[in-house]
This record gives sequence, structure tokens and C-alpha cells, in this order.
Amino acid sequence: MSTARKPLMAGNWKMNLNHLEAIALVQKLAFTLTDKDFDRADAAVLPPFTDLRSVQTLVDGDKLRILYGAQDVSEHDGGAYTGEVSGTMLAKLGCTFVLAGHSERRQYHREDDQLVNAKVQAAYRHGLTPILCVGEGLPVRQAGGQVAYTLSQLDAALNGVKTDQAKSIVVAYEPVWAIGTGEVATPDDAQEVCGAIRTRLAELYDTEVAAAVRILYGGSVKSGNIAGIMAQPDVDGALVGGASLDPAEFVKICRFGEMSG
Ligand SMILES: O=C[C@H](O)COP(=O)(O)O
Repeated sequence: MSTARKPLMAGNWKMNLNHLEAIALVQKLAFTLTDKDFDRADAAVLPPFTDLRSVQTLVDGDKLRILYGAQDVSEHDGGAYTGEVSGTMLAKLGCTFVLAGHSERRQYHREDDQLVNAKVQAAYRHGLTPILCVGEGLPVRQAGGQVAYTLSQLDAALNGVKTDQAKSIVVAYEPVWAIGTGEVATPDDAQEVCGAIRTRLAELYDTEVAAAVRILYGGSVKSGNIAGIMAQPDVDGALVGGASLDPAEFVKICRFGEMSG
């Protein structure tokens, strides 16, 4: 973690929690997280689409400092695309973030690098901050190809993204073998790839962009392992799946595993 970048803890709820459960969880987070916590790190939730309006109403009504966003965005801006949700709609719902290229979208919905790039571009068109997910599967890791593989996903997703846009992107390094498995990458594993991502950003853009971009680690993050991950110089936060559904656990993660805010 660098002091130059504000850490970001983002909870990806995946396909969990209806809109009533969403309100209850956000209320618990808001009740526990203090201004000191929010000054130290941004905390965000990424609920299913169907929860977003409820979360928006709560956040706006109670002037909460919790940020929120969506788990996906259409590459199209509107029209006859059944089942899709556009960036315009997400912006209207007050979303700050949108995930692009999560490995579950790549694996189960056949999203390729070209589509992920189109979704990153769609996010920027509507003033949303993409959280671009990259990361290798187990066979690539076992063959030692994690850096090359992850950087190729990064290059493809950033195709056509301009310097002033790139500055605001969030990149989440999520080794697929560590997602939902309990197999967390070691802090050194996380640093190796997150450091390589930052070096690549300097090559693709410049050192200012590389220094500004927040790079998260994701994959079986819990309150018990977040401190070691956050101690790495190129890790600026976490993309948290399962543990973000437990408000007490997510609060501890937002506090980097420390006992109080
Ligand atoms: O988006 C979050 C990641 O897929 C990590 O999920 P997990 O924390 O349940 O392993």
C-alpha cells in the first residue's frame, strides 16, 4: 500500500441478496464504519442490478459515505438488447463503479478480451469508473505464466483508453484459482503481479498514470489475511467476494484486519 493512493475495499456480492437484504447489509455497514474509516479507505459495495435503486435511495437519503456500483455493464448504450443494462442507466442510479471482465463473466458468459474492452469504453462514456478484473487460471500459474497472461488481458482491455481516462481506472488482480476456493495468493504472489501491472501502466501511458491507478487484489480475502496483502507496495485494496456478505467481516477488511476504526 502506498500513502499516495487511497485504498479501496470493494465488496462484490455476486448473485446474492435481494433488495431488502441489500438495505439491511448497507445499514449495518453504515452503522459500524466511522468517518475515520472512510477517511482512511474507500468502501464500496457491488450489489446485483435489482438492488441498486434501493441502495441508491438509502445512500442518498442518509448521506452515507459508502460507494456503490454494478457487477457488469452492457457495451451498448441503449436499444433492442434484451436483458442488458446500459451505462446510462447505471449512471442515473448514482453508481460510481462497474466491474468489467470478472473471471466469472469471462468463464460463464464467454466474455473475451474484445468485449471486456468494449465494456471498459462503455463505462467511460457514462462517467463510471471501471474496476477491470484480470488474472490467470491454475494451469497458467502452474506453468509460471501469470505475469505474461495477466498483462495480455490488461493490454487488451486498455486498447483505445486515453491517458486521462486510464488515470481513474481501478485494476483488480484476481487469480482465478484463488476465487471462492479459500486458496488465497500469498502477499508475495499478489505483489509480483500487481507490481507488474503498475510497471505496464507506466509503459502504456506514463509514470503519473502508473502512480495514480489503484490496483486491488481479489481471491479469498478475509479479515485474517488482508493485513499481509495490504502491506505490499503495489496493492491498494481488495475486491472481496464471499466475505463481503458478512457485514462484520467486511468492516474488519475495510479496517485492514485491525481491531478498531
Ligand atoms: O470479485 C470477487 C472475487 O471473485 C473474489 O471472490 P472471493 O472473495 O469469494 O474469493
